[in-house]
Amino acid sequence: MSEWKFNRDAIRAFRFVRCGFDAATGVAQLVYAFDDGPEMIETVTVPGAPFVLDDARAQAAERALRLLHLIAGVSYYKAAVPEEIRIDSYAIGADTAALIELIYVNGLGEFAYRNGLNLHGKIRFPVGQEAGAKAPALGLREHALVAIGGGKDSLVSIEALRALGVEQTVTWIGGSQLIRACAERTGLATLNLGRTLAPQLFDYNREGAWNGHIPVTVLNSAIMVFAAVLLGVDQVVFSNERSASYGSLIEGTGEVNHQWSKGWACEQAFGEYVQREVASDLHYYSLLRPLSELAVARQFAKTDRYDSHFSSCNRNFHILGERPASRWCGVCPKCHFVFLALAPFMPKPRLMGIFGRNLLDDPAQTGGYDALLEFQDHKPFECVGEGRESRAAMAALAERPEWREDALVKRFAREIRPQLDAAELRIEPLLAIDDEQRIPPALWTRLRAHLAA
Ligand SMILES: CC(=O)N[C@H]1[C@@H](OP(=O)(O)OP(=O)(O)OC[C@H]2O[C@@H](n3ccc(=O)[nH]c3=O)[C@H](O)[C@@H]2O)O[C@H](CO)[C@@H](O)[C@@H]1O[C@H](C)C(=O)N[C@@H](C)C(=O)N[C@@H](CCC(=O)O)C(=O)O
Ligand SMILES: Nc1ncnc2c1ncn2[C@@H]1O[C@H](COP(=O)(O)OP(=O)(O)OP(=O)(O)O)[C@@H](O)[C@H]1O
Repeated sequence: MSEWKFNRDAIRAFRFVRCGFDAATGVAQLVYAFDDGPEMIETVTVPGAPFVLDDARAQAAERALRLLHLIAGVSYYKAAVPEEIRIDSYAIGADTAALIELIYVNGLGEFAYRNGLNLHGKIRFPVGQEAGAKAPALGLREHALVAIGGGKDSLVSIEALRALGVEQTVTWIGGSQLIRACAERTGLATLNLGRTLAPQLFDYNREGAWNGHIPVTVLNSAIMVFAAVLLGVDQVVFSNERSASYGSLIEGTGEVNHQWSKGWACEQAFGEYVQREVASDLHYYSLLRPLSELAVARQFAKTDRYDSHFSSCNRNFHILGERPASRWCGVCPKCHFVFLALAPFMPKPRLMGIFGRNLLDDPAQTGGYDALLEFQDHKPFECVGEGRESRAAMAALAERPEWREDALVKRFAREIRPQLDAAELRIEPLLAIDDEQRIPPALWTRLRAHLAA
């Protein structure tokens, strides 16, 4: 048989071939293929094997594994975005298909925009008779797997849960040494979940596959939900703030959200599905949903415990390629935004100590900050706060003697602020704690009081 060759535009179908879990080793296999091509196998490893599961937990683990199989397929589907989607080894109902199509169409929003593809109405999952009853309660023990990403957001959650006495395991996926260092710095229990992508994907990328951004947060969430079932714990906690629900407004296209799967719509759809279809007592939520990016930055500034460990710069988190020389590249939108968001809430020398330089006194960063401010440009496709948050933070610095002479702050005061409504530039309204969240009620009451302190 002639060897199958990846030819992006000739591929007709994307196949979910099968998924399986070996309880003796803790290794899950997620298997995909294009047409009759080679199997692409992604693995996820959960430490703590061998797992001995009663029937109810084993069935819930199977449901969580299938959910993961369906969501993680996005990495491979995107390489060719073929017309047909096939599920070879199990059937899904309309509820499951609707969730996965929501995640694919919205989570690939930036991918489609940048590649000039229209995925609306194109992504259709086959619906059949889904086996298994609705999710029972599993009697999961009260304990939170708290996702850590190495940046400020999850560290704010971890410290808030510590202050509230919530039992937690700091959890991350992949091999990032930066995340490991942050996790160990917490002094709490840690859990590192393994993940290896199918190697063919990197080859296909070199051979002309479509490529771009994927909804990695809901993918990480599905991995942690699977782990929570295996470990018998009742909470999976992420740290996605309110601002993540708002995308970039693109002329002639509308809103494109780089971080859709960090947004409220995804948290609700995924969290409700998990309780309906995986385990009714398994709670998935973002602890920071009620907060804006500026409110998160203000909370983060309250402790310097992680100043020498954390980074929000995504250049630290590539699977392939070199590790960056510094934790902060200083030229990407996340570096620009985190520097600006922290500046109003911590002494300037401390911030300069974290970044090693003053990004706001570097004229070369003008374009980057204009995009953050939505001045003559749209918000960058990155996990950054809303434009109004950046504008309010810059306006606050323009009133500070230690900041107002810096190049970009002075430019904002002279050229941009005069064109803005002063009422829109106040920080206080942006620090308000919202009520849109799905945090367990007893915890939410205590957290609200803690955040208001
Ligand atoms: C770290 C990063 O930004 N990676 C994006 C980058 O990938 P790159 O090619 O530079 O290198 P690698 O990260 O090593 O990935 C190699 C290829 O592997 C594919 N891939 C990787 C992980 C995965 O889960 N699925 C995959 O398909 C992909 O084809 C890579 O090229 O550029 C890629 C193409 O634009 C992005 O797909 C990579 O994005 C990662 C999946 C990633 O982890 N990105 C996060 C930093 C991220 O974007 N977080 C968002 C949350 C978005 C959300 O809605 O959840 C955020 O912080 O806002
Ligand atoms: N490798 C990972 N494993 C598990 N969870 C992760 C991983 N990377 C990010 N996350 C989680 O996904 C969510 C979004 O990631 P994000 O990078 O925005 O958060 P962060 O790193 O905590 O903060 P920052 O926005 O400052 O980078 C957070 O809850 C984060 O903990």
